[in-house]
Amino acid sequence: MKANHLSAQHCQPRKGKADAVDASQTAELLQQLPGWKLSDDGKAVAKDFRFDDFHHTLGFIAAVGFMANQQDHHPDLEAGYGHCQLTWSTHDVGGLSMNDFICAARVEALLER
Ligand SMILES: C[C@H](O)[C@H](O)[C@H]1CNC2=NC(N)=NC(=O)C2=N1
Repeated sequence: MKANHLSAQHCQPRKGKADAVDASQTAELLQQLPGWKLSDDGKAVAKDFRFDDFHHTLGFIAAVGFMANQQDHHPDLEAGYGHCQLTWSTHDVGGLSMNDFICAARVEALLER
């Protein structure tokens, strides 16, 4: 993995419009994040992860939760027996910030093997 990869970056406090990522930056960043989709309102990015059973789903949620607490940036989660949908958005910005893309990339890195 390249040292300048998104998943090697750390979340930082981001607040207000100055820290928002615009539509063209968003489109570029999403190219680095396979399967991640922009929400209809353009204020969040989401991906649904599939697992064989609830044990694996819960393990994923625990790993994501640990990373989210480390980064102090937290996703919305929607989970069932064999899936977990993660949605990243920055409340303090009222839309997308770099933190959302960093955390999406960090989730992908958790699943690398
Ligand atoms: C003080 C603390 O850094 C902030 O409240 C953080 C915590 N986690 C967060 N998570 C998300 N998704 N958006 C935020 O704006 C946010 N703010």
